[in-house]
Amino acid sequence: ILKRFSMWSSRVFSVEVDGAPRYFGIREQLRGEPVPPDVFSEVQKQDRCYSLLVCSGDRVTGDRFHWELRDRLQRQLPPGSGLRSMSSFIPDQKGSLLKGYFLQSRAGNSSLIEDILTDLEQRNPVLVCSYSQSEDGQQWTQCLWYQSEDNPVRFCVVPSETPKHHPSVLNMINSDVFYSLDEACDVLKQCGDIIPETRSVLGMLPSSLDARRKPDFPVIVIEGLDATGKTTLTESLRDSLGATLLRSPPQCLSAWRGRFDREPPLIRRAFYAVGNYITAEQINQEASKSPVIVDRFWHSTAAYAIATAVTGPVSNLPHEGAEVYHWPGDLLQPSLVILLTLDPEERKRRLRSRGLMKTDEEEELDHNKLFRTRVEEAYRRIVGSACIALDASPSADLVLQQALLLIRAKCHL
Ligand SMILES: Nc1nc2c(ncn2[C@@H]2O[C@H](COP(=O)(O)OP(=O)(O)OP(=O)(O)O)[C@@H](O)[C@H]2O)c(=O)[nH]1
Ligand SMILES: Nc1ncnc2c1ncn2[C@@H]1O[C@H](COP(=O)(O)OP(=O)(O)O)[C@@H](O)[C@H]1O
Repeated sequence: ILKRFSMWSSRVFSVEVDGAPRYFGIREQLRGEPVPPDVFSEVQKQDRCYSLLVCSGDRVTGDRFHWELRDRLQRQLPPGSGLRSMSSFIPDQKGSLLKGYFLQSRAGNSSLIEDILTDLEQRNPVLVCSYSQSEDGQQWTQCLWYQSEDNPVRFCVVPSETPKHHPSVLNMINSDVFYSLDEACDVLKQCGDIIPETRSVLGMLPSSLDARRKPDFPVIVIEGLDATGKTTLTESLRDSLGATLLRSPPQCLSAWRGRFDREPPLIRRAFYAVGNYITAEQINQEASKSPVIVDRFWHSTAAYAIATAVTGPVSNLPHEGAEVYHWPGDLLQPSLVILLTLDPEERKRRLRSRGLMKTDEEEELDHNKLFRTRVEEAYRRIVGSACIALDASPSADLVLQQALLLIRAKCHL
């Protein structure tokens, strides 16, 4: 294990507390006064802490195992145990990200937890560590477990300064956000045995895709959070402009969408990415005959993926201009993207007036302000097609008039 992680002591560890990452590091020897990192500050005297990191060589099986492991631990851990998302990484080293969980035993449950972890470690590609504190509670040590050794390796736990980038940024390109059809298809092809539906999804792809073909008629994408009024506006624009109305994911994938919404981000985002490419081909065909209006496209895919992968405040997002915000080179670029913006309270009112929330992400948007502001800011940072924000709070008819003015000005319709 340690050979595979030769730079183990240069790793930073991140534990999610109240929706934001808290960091700590490890050292082979303690230099200076012991200062317990704040992630351990609430740990009681008799509690023990553990970390479980997935280190599978294959990212599809690793991501699915990590995804299923949360429910499994929630079922198996004794009541009252603490379970938090965790990651470990070497700052600024792409591909160094390991995802896992941070566990906290309560009231002497540690032997039960240690049995669960030992069993997990013997059957799965996981790295288990236990954390114990000194008598005075001032110093924590990390002890690396692995079943073959009975003298585990120990490290001193030390505070870590906040890294320049959120750990998820190291792993985002072609894992949370896909920048080519081939990359997205590769992920879905690897799932063929475990998710048979991927073959049907891939079967929907056209034989040839030409991202560089310039559509004859304007292509206008309407973006925005749920209940900002996209459906209402896109249908009115279709009628006012005699346009064709398309959406992403396309209708032909509707039967499988729920199935992929239950998968880990790697597979789910590959599904939505393939959906964008199928929609792009439909746009190409329709835009030779009339203007095309699209309900959600690349902005939704990238914004939700980036805002989900990164936790905590907006400042944790990749900086403006970062590679993650760039439009894929092989994906059709619309003539204009209109981003509907709306006051959160009005959006909630409209959501209630329309009925059920759509996806778990929408639930998350509703009660997690941090997530909502990350989605909104990620939308704004995406470069490629001109994206113009439009206030969606006036009446549906006024919003329609405003949108028509924008389209006429930008697309000469
Ligand atoms: N369309 C789309 N939705 C995504 C994507 N990634 C995640 N989602 C989730 O799916 C939801 C969108 O589902 P839709 O059926 O388009 O919901 P909606 O916001 O009502 O969209 P409209 O009905 O077109 O107004 C988003 O709010 C996200 O929670 C993506 O790449 N494309
Ligand atoms: N400009 C508007 N003013 C007031 N209510 C609106 C407006 N646009 C849409 N609505 C209502 O808000 C709800 C959500 O609109 P919808 O078009 O479904 O949003 P989205 O497609 O973005 O989820 C619907 O009940 C719709 O009738």
